Amino acid sequence: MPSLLTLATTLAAEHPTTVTTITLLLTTYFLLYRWQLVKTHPDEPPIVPSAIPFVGHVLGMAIFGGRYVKNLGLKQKSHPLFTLPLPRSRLYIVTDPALATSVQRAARTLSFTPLVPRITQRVLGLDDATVAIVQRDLDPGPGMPRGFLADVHDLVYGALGPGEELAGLSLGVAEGLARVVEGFVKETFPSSIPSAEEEKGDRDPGVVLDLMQWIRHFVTVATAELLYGEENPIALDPGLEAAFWDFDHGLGSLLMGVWPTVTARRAYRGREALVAALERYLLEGKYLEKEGRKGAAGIVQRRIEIALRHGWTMRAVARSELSFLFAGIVNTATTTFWMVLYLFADTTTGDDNLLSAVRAELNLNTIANTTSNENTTNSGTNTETNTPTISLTTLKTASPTLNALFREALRHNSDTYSTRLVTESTTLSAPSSSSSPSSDYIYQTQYHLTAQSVVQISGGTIHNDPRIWGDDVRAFRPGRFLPPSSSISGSGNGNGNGNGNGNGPEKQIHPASFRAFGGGKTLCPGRHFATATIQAFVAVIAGTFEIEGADTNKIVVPGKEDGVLPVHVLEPKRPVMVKVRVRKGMRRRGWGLVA
Ligand code: HEM
Repeated sequence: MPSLLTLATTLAAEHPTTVTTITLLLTTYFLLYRWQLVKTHPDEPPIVPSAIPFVGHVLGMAIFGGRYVKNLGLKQKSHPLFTLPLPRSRLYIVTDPALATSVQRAARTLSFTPLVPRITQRVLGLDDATVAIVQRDLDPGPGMPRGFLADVHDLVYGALGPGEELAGLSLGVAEGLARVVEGFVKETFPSSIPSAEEEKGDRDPGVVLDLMQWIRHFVTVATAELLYGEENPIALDPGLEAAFWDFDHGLGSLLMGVWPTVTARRAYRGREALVAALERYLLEGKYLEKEGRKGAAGIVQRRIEIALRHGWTMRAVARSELSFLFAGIVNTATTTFWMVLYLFADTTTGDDNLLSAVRAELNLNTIANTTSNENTTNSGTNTETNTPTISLTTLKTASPTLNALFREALRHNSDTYSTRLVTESTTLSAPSSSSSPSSDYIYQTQYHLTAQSVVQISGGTIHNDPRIWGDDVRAFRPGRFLPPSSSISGSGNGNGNGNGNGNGPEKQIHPASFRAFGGGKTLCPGRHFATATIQAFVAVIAGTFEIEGADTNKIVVPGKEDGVLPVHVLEPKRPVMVKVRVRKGMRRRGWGLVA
């Protein structure tokens, strides 16, 4: 058998060009591979190389979406912060909640705002003149001139923070949702009581529908009306609802910004249709209160005023308001979908059953068992009108199961990133070992983050790390957010923050481990509003309907689609078809909502 050397010599003699080319390619590859491992600073976080130097990680993200970095993070067990070398840049990935807090605290030099102008230009289609306005005075210090973003940030965080305005908005949207549900029942089941044929064996025949589409429709209509008034563009042209979801589904492609008219055609068209309608709405002054018309919510009116004061055109304001409508609807709809799905898919029996627990905690059983002609002193019923009522305060305080379901639905289905630009090179110190979730981590004394790189806190990795949540991290277990005394299986450690499986050692979860609302300066301002809205809506659905699988009675929960850019709560991999029936006694009883 010829030796390798003999083979190489023969090949070189017979095919000199081929051999020279292969040698050059291999040498270039080797040099590039080594080059990607060169740190920009001795304290830069450990580098995770790619088999295809510099572009491999970009390709991975483009092909596998959010799942790529999530899984990379889960594999780097000893590195709580690591570097991905990119063409002419670095991406730092944080997978440790303690270091995530350090990133959030370094807000002066690790900031999201410098990224906003370009992101919004791509996603919303802002023109250059408006982007120039957005770029002014982005991150002002005290006493410095404030730009558009700083003014809007103050407004939104103020209006949606705890207080009277938030209470009014939450009640308003909950009432709106209850109204659309009532409208659906009246329209779908015209008779006030099921006919004898319909009620074979005490069972309403029900209607088959796609659970996600159904819930989305309610949230879209009610939120658009609350925020933009009765004459909002979607109310005037219901066809725009489909355009809205087309825009949502192509957001990742719009963000990539590569020929959006071709690569994100439907999203682009949907966006432009909505922008045109919003522009008309603004130019016709439909957002203003006038002659019996309520107009848009105060927060929206003030957003518009700020944009106009900073010199925005109405066309550009329409684009900005599309982003607010999007923030108000998309995550709320998808989270409600998951909660309703898990509630009705739970097949456990007895006290362990999620639906039974929620109905018991909110008194929803008693309400459905009384007929509309009966008067009742049930605490959830207005005795004068005999309308069952749901109190937003009670939802917050008296239904631990609903709260746990909400948090677990978000932990399980949110792979969100918190992204920051390194505006000046920044050094982060290693956190104390007591605040670290795992002794596997090997911390550097300090981490140097190079200017003009990007840092991302990987929520998907943190939400799926068994060292934080326990070995059952992949399972859907609301019990991890309940005290151990609860009857729901898998109840946690008593601090209600969700560490685990009820049988492990008691351990506090780091507060930054729950990433669904982001954190630090960009922590979602809508979180209180969303919590109230979603919980009220789920209570209305649990009180009004029985839901089962369309084909078999059992609902099968599909996996989540994590191969996309996780710009919002993940959607299911396939549609869930269900059969919806109205609960006995609930055909003609709407819901009263109280604060
Ligand atoms: C379950 C529902 C919701 C979830 C999971 C959610 C999640 C998030 C996340 C992850 C961010 C980015 C945080 C970061 O980068 O660190 C965000 C930002 C934001 N959210 Fe929400 N959100 C929800 C509902 C809402 C609602 C109902 C509104 C408004 C009515 C809203 C308004 C906003 C706004 C305006 C921002 C941008 C904040 C800024 O950086 O200036 N969100 N949200």
